[in-house]
Order: sequence, then structure tokens, then C-alpha cells
Amino acid sequence: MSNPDRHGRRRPRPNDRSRPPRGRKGPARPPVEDAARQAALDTVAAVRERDAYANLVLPGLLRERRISGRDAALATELAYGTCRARGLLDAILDECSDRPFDKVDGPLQDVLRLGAYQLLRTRVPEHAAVSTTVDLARAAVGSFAAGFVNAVLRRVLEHDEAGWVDRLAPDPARDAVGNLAFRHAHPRWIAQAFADALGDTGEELREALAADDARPAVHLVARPGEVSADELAAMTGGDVAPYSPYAVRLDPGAGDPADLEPLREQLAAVQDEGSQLAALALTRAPLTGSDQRWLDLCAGPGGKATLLGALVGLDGGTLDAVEPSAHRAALVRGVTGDLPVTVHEADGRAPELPAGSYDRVLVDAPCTGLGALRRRPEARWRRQPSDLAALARLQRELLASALGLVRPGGVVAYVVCSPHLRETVETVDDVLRGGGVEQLDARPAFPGVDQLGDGPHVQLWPHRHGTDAMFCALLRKL
Ligand SMILES: C[S@@+](CC[C@H](N)C(=O)[O-])C[C@H]1O[C@@H](n2cnc3c(N)ncnc32)[C@H](O)[C@@H]1O
Repeated sequence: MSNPDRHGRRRPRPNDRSRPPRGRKGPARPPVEDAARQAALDTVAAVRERDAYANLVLPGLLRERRISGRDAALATELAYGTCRARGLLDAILDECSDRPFDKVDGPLQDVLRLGAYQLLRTRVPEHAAVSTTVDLARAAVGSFAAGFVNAVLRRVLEHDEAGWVDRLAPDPARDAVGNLAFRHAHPRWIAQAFADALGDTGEELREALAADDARPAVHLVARPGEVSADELAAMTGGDVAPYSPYAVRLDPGAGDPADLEPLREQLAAVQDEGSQLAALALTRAPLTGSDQRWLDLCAGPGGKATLLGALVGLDGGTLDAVEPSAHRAALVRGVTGDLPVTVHEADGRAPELPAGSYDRVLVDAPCTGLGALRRRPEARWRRQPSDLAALARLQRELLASALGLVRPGGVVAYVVCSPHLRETVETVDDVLRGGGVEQLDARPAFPGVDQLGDGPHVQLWPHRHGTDAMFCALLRKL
């Protein structure tokens, strides 16, 4: 057996049984101590086999197997990186395999992706990446796979990532978007959606895709009335974030935020700064008359409901929170228990709440999540353009319902975590065509945030703002 050090180098032990004994030919025993790579492989396999979410599977495996420190960091880098880069890795592996890569057995695909990722996108030494991957193949699939894996990875080594991209990416002169999509490991349709929203197929699109491919900082939200952002930063070792008065940013490599004391005590929670800004925009829209009854029409799991509930509570108001999924409604109850929040397990399109009675309504609608791909490693390869039609219909119905529930003069914030025009500008324009509503300039509701474009909506971006790509439009009922 052997232990990889933090660079993946194998340190021989006196009784190294991952290799055949001297003078004996035949398969070596699989190593059992490469805990980091095994956890990464198990995560990648769970994503492929049962549509699991990598960022839910891996932390559980690390806890269960007591993997911490550098091993945990290596497992995280390999698991999330392999999931993110899957399409790029598959195209390269297809070139390097003597059979089409999509015809290779799933478990072997997982091992090869993990090996190719290490060779192309990490500093793990080549020999360590190859030998540990061959060992994993033996253990996961059987000794017969070792030769195949070794041969494929040797071919991967013929070029570095840039070399493979130059060979395999679409010609930029003919397909600039396709070229950048390939280069930054995004499906083409997603790169096209970014290009359409940015109005750019050149440098800014490149920046947007590169930022989307990088590991994001974790953002925390300090619960208003409980702790300030300065205090939270001091308690967690993070930095006060630039835009939201409640946000703190942690280093991407900081450990599991769930272990932090202020989170355990519900003084703070994990929430992207862009999500905070979108919720705050609703509270900052100018309003005349009463301002005591707020509604969150798509509340689960409760991140924005907590922020809104805490804020409305400071002024003696209340928040109703609607969520149709029983599990998610329970999560909202769990995080808003001590706030003036009433949770309704109901469909936001017909929640049986009094029409025309709310001062401010948030519609944080279900969406493709294309704005938070960097936080969900596998999501870009799982989402399909065919997902859009049903989501776009639901978004329009929820926004129409919100406009029925808000009082005349009241404000609705329509928010999605996506820059796709079909679920952003086109949804809002459709609803505006129905009449009885005016769109407000949302930009003043994002004070201090630069590069907000021509309005009236706001589209945040990772490469501009360091936030998820949240969209926010503010509508006033006439
Ligand atoms: C983007 S998430 C909301 C996130 C939440 N606002 C937060 O900050 O934690 C969308 C939510 O809408 C819920 N949803 C789906 N269909 C819905 C419907 N018909 N009415 C209301 N909510 C719905 C989903 O279950 C999901 O919890």
C-alpha cells in the first residue's frame, strides 16, 4: 500500500502491496489508502449514476470517512473540477481512446475523467496522476482495465490543455461562441445564452465564462438585528463584502462553512451576495403608503425569506412565505422560526392568500440556475435547453399571480438566478404587455454597485460583481 502525499506523489512503504511482489507477474492489489481520490471518484460516479449533486455528496463522504485537511482539499478540487470540466474532458478522451468514449463503461469513464482532469488542469505530477488512476481503475473496474487506462492517459499527455483546445475547439473565425464555450468547458447553448445577455461574443464573454469556471468564494449573510457584517467577518476570518451591508466573503479554500459557530447559532447563513442584493432591492424600491405586509412567493429553502423576515420584523411588519414542496416548506420554517414569518405550503400560482393585499412581493422563481453554475459543479452538463419552455411558463404564471396579490402602488421584485433572456427580460416584457403594471428602474435599488448597464432591470455577473448572475426586475402595480 502507499500513501499519496499532498501532491499525489506516492511514498513507498516497506510493504508496498499495490505493486506485484518482486519476481511475480500479474495484477497488483488495489490501493486502499488513496482516500482523497477515492472520495472524488465516488462523487463523480454518484453524479453520473444517480444524478446526485456533487456539492451534497462530497461533504457527506468527507465527514463519513474522516477525510480532512489537505486530503479533503485534494478530493474537493478533483471531484468538483472533474464535474465542471466534463464536456471538455470527454472530447479529449474521445480523441485518445480507440473506441468512442461514450461507448466506454460508465465506471471506466469516471476513472478516466478523473485522471485526465489531473493531467490537464492540476499540478499533480504526471506519473502520480497516471499511476493513481490506473490503481483506481483496477479497484473500481478490475485489473483488465489497467492497460486501457494507462494507454488512454499516455495519449492525453501528448498535449497540454491549451494544445488540445487548439486542436479540438471550433474555429473561432467561424464560431466564436463555440470556441470560447469549448475553451472554458461550457456547453455551447449556455455560452450562447451568456453572449445574448451580454451582447458580446468576444472579450467580455471570455471573461464571463472564465469566471464561471473558477471556484467561487463562499458568501455569508449576517442576520439583521443579530450581528453586523464587521462582527461576522471578525468571527469567521472572512472579509466584509463590497455591496450588501450584510455580506461577508470567505476564501474559496476555507473549510466547510457549516462548521462555523455563527452559522451553527443561526446568526448567519450561507447566501450569495447577489441573492442578498436581489432581496434587498425589493425592500429598497420606493413605496408610498403602508409597508407592513410582505410576501415571498417562492420561498424554499428560505434564504431570502430569512433576510426579508428579519428586515420587515425590525419595523413591526410580517412576511408570508409560500412554498409548494413539503420538504422545502419545512426548511423555511426551520430557518425562520423566530421571525414574524408565516409559511404556507401552497402553489404560488394559487396560494389562497388575499388578493391585492401585500405591499411588497418577491418572486424568486424556479429557473435553470445558469447564473450559479460555478456553485454546482455538474449543473452545466445536466441542464438542457429543453428545460426552458416549462420553466418560462411557470415563471410567467408566478409573476402574474404576484401582481394579483400585491396592492395597487405596491412593488413586485421578479428575480431569477439566470442571465438567459427567455427567463429574464422576455418574461418581464410578456407580463408588461398584459398592462396594469409599470417597470421601475431597478438600478437605484442596487446602491454602490457599478456596471449595471442601461436598465431598467439589473443583471449581476460573476466576472463583473463577484456574485452569481442574478437577474432582478422591479414592477409596480398601477
Ligand atoms: C429559486 S428557488 C427559491 C429560493 C429561495 N427564495 C431562497 O432564497 O432560499 C425557487 C423555489 O420555488 C419553488 N417552487 C416551485 N414551483 C413553485 C410554485 N408553483 N409556486 C411557488 N414556488 C414554487 C421551488 O420548490 C423552490 O423552492
